[in-house]
Amino acid sequence: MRISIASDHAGFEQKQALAAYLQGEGHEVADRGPENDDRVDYPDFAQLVAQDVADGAADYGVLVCGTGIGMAIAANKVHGIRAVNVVTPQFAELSREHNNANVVTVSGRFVPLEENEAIIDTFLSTPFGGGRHAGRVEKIMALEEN
Ligand SMILES: O=C(CO)[C@H](O)[C@H](O)[C@H](O)COP(=O)(O)O
Repeated sequence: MRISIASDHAGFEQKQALAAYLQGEGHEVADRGPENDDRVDYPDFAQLVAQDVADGAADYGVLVCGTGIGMAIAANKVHGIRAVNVVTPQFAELSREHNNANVVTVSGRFVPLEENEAIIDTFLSTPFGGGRHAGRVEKIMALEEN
């Protein structure tokens, strides 16, 4: 899969590790920065990854900040994005199966790397369930048109 990944300073260390991990799993990874752990503003990097997904340049986005919360809020401002802040593999699975999420945001400060690897693996390997969920996701996306 084509994965666009970024972080802020708080997520930098895990972003580096997660990008290498995903590459090792055979994914095509676009690292959208930052290049070091100097203090930056997470909306700038959320926008880069969300735009990659919205444009179709990436299949999915991965964003890492201190909590993952700010990244999700920012990414969801981009048209076509359904970003979820996830702290367990089960929620990663449900965010794909029920919500057809296309960006996952994780915490670099409060969730260990191994858990975030499991979260992202689950996110990337779970298909959208469709069925009764399809109309609900369509209604979410219709909110963007209002
Ligand atoms: O989600 C976040 C903000 O809502 C992130 O945790 C940021 O990484 C965090 O705000 C950065 O905080 P800092 O005090 O500037 O390191």
